[in-house]
Amino acid sequence: MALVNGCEQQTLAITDRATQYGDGCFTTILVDQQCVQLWSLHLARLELSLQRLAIAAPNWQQIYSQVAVLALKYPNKGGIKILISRGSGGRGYNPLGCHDTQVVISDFEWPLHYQQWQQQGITLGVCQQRMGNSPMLAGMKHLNRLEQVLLKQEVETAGWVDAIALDGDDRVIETTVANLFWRHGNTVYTPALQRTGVAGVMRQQVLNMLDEINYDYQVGDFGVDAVLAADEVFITNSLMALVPVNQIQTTQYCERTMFKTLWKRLHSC
Ligand SMILES: C=C(O[C@@H]1C=C(C(=O)O)C=C[C@H]1N)C(=O)O
Ligand SMILES: Cc1ncc(COP(=O)(O)O)c(C=O)c1O
Repeated sequence: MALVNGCEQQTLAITDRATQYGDGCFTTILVDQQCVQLWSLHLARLELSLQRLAIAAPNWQQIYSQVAVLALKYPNKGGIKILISRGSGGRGYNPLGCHDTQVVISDFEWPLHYQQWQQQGITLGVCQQRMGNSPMLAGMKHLNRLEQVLLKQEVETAGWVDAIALDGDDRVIETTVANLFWRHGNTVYTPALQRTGVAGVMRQQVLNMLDEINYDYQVGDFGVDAVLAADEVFITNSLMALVPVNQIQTTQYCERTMFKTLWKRLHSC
């Protein structure tokens, strides 16, 4: 089911700038037992993205009400996607004069394979393709997802379930659908995302939890060797929450102490 500006419909105008230019952003929300998870973090990223893109904000109270009603469909786990477009207007790339914000809210079944990933862990590949750096867009979950589409093709061709993506300077960034964390000794690491990548809601929740337990972490620039030298690795996104990584190339990871600590904390609050 999809709501466009609160009305049930399945179409957008062909002139919509989301279709024309990817002119907008989105977020993907986990629903658990009819409850919207991490709403404040999703809202904060949407607000920041619309501010950076200079897209007029919608009525957030109305948006949340629509999301909360859709969430009632899921007594167990489900997903809700909010896509916000600048709408139709402007002249070519120039958005000047376009004040037609469109909000598309849709729901979907939770990917059941994530439960197996959470319990058994996964193996990650390492993509050959390299992500471009775009500081103007870095961190946003904007609608320009062609890099992820091409990376996903590489993952499928290689027969991986997911893979690490690097930028043109061989900095580790994230996977095709998730952020990346690893622990080496008593420090947790995650890539800085000021050049490219999605600043995930679950990534922020993990950083918040590490602050709460006063655990040392570093957000910075790292090569794949740093990940291969880790004691444990896990990936995060709003739908899968946390998934442990068992192996990357020939390197195997047996420890899950930080994963277990964060998993317990995430599911206790
Ligand atoms: C691609 C979407 O969302 C991304 C994909 C996932 C997923 O496959 O688990 C979760 C959140 C986003 N990283 C989408 O169309 O919602
Ligand atoms: C490329 C990419 N990186 C990271 C994430 C994690 O973001 P979140 O934690 O908001 O789901 C996603 C999911 O939206 C993604 O598509």
